[in-house]
Amino acid sequence: MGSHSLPTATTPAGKAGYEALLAEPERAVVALDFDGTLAPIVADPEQARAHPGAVPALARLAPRVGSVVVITGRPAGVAVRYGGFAGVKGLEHLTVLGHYGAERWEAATGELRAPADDPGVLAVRAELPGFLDNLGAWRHTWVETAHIEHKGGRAVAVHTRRTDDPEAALESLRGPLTELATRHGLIVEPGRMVLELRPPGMDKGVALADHVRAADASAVLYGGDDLGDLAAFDAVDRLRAEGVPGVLVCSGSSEVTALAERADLVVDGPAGMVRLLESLADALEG
Ligand SMILES: O=P(O)(O)OC[C@H]1O[C@H](O[C@H]2O[C@H](CO)[C@@H](O)[C@H](O)[C@H]2O)[C@H](O)[C@@H](O)[C@@H]1O
Repeated sequence: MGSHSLPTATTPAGKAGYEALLAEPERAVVALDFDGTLAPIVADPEQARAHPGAVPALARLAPRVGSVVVITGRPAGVAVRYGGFAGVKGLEHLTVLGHYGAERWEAATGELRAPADDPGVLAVRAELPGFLDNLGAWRHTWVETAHIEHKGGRAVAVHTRRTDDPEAALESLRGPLTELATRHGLIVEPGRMVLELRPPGMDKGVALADHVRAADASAVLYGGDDLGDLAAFDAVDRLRAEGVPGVLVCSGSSEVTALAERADLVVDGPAGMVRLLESLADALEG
């Protein structure tokens, strides 16, 4: 196979995390976000697919660590499909936690566990098209090209990437969508040119910490690119304080800088993340 050298962690905590992972890989958790981390960002959310090197790298790495888990804002089944994660040799024990941890898919059984539809989300789904239409002042400008992504009965997302001015569109929608979400008992989850309306009570930090504790892990590596990944970064900080070393990896982009500021290392988007996963596999095979 390849012989990539492991990208260096720039912080003492990150170096300690790497050391712990390499010392006892069979008790390490490798946790990764999907969009922007394993899958390059594309204009149409339905066209997102895992980087071509992602599944091969994960399939080499997974048998050598305690567990690999994908934690995503996508419905778990969508991430499995777009990722190409099902039925892959080496990924027999992959876990995909969807909807920020509310859903769980296990490769070992193919079983998907999902909570019931949320009544607030169903109400917002029905109201949203008219709600956007009624934002009168913006009509005929970008609202008409804002894209609604229906994410089952657990979330709905409004994307602005394909509007003329994605950032201005996002900012203008933030207030009205927050009001709509609050009225239906939901929260707004901001992301890269997207505002998602979803139920409160679960985030990637809770999902990651639960997974790490259930696995009785001795080290954790988390890779993410977006604001929704900050909760997982917080969880790694808390785990470190409890004595579980961790590595925080940012899949870098010009759209979100908050993760790079806190990461132990920054890689160059999904291609860089694939190189990191390959180099970890190399190190553990060697
Ligand atoms: O937690 P993640 O796996 O990172 O999912 C977060 C959101 O990702 C998707 O949107 C992002 O990727 C799209 C495809 O590349 C892109 O067009 C969009 O601008 C990004 O925000 C997804 O569509 C959302 O449902 C996820 O919540």
